[in-house]
Amino acid sequence: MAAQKLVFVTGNKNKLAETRRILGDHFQLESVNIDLPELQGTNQEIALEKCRQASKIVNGPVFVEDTGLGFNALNGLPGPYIKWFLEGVGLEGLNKMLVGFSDKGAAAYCNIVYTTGPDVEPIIFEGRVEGKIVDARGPTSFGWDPVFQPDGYDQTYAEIDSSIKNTMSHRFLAVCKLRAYLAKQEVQA
Ligand SMILES: O=c1nc[nH]c2c1ncn2[C@H]1C[C@H](O)[C@@H](COP(=O)(O)OP(=O)(O)OP(=O)(O)O)O1
Ligand SMILES: [Mg+2]
Repeated sequence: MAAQKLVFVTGNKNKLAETRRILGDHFQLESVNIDLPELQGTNQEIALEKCRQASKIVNGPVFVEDTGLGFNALNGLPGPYIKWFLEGVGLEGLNKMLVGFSDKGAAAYCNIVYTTGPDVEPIIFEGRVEGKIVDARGPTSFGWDPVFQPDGYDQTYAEIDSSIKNTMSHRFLAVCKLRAYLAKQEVQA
């Protein structure tokens, strides 16, 4: 079967690399490098709006994703705003935000939103991994990976080999749902 073409709008090269690896050979992933403006709102609203904007630009089938990291002690914040917190206070600052809380629990999530066109209601696929916030360990090549230790592992995302991260991460879980959905659509087409 020929590779199915898919367009992913993202300004983040690490996301693109992971998503390519998780999706595998059956998909030919094209990327459009735009850092879409992001509204404030719930995790889902932000991701859905990103997709609506992307589909207007691409004018065809497209997906986007919005990734967040929420602290249990802060009722899920920073969540979708983690990018700005990370840029503002750094990895150490993220840890300091939890000083005074015994609960260091956190959840990493990825909301992938797919649509076939600008006038079609987008569909959302969520992947979520529970874990905790720890002092930074491992390479600092991708976002908050060094401070997130998923439950069931004694390594941070940054320390875990990428071949393992890509088979258990929040992104992996979301991409699997997208892939299953697209496979079903292909059979029906
Ligand atoms: O697996 C991950 N492990 C560690 N850090 C991660 C991961 N995935 C995203 N990140 C970072 C990037 C950004 O600081 C924030 C998400 O913000 P988010 O808006 O979704 O990403 P982005 O603006 O970099 O790219 P995009 O153009 O797709 O919106 O968390
Ligand atoms: Mg973004």
